[in-house]
Amino acid sequence: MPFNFKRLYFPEVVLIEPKIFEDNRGFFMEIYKYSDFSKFGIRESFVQDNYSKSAKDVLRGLHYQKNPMAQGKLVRCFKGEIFDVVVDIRKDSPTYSQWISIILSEENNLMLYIPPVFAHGFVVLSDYAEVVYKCSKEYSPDHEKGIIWNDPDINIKWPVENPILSEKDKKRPPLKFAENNFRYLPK
Ligand SMILES: Cc1cn([C@H]2C[C@H](O)[C@@H](COP(=O)(O)OP(=O)(O)O[C@H]3O[C@H](C)C(=O)[C@H](O)[C@H]3O)O2)c(=O)[nH]c1=O
Repeated sequence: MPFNFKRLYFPEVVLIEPKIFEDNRGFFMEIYKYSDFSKFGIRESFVQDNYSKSAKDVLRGLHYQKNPMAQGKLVRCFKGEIFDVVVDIRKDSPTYSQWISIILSEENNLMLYIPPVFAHGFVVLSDYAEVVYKCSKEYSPDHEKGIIWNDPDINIKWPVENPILSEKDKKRPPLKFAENNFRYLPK
C-alpha cells in the first residue's frame, strides 16, 4: 500500500503519508490513487485541482463552500511549509467550533484530506509556500463562504501574529453568523 492513512482528532479528517521511492535519480511517489483512498473510506471523486503560491505570513482562509457545492479537499504543500487548520463548523457536532492544525511541508510530504463540512485555512511559515489541492466539487462563487481567521469563539492559536490577508478575508463574519447547513453524521 503506497499510502499510510491516519485519522486525526476529527476522525473524518485524514492525514496521508505517501510512500517515497528514492533512487540515484531522485524520488517518485504516488500522491493520489482512488482504489487505495476508497479502501480507506475516502470515496469522493475529485473534479478540480488548485494551486496557490503565497509569501511568508500570508493566511488564506477560513473558507468553505455551502451545499450543494461543499468541497472535500486533498491538500499538499510541495514547496515550503504551512500551518494548516481545519475547523468543525457543523452546528450539531460535539466538536463544533473546535479546530485542529497540522504542519504540511515540502519536507514531510504529508497530505491532508478535509471532508466538505469543515472550514479550511493555512498560514505560511516559510519564505514562500506552494500548495496544491484537489477538490471534490468545482468552485462556485455563489456558494463560497468564509469565517474570520481570529474568531474568539474558535480561538485558533495561529503561529503568526499579523498575517497578510486578502481584503475579502479581512471582512469575513464570525462562525456564529457563518451560513452553513452542515449536519453531524457520526461514523
Ligand atoms: C478558490 C478559487 C478562487 N478562484 C479565483 C477567485 C479569485 O479571483 C482568485 C483568488 O481566490 P481566493 O482569494 O478565494 O483564493 P484563496 O484565498 O486561496 O482561497 C482558497 O483558500 C483556502 C485555503 C481554501 O481552502 C479554498 O480552497 C479556497 O477558498 O481566484 C477561482 O477561480 N477558482 C477557485 O477555485
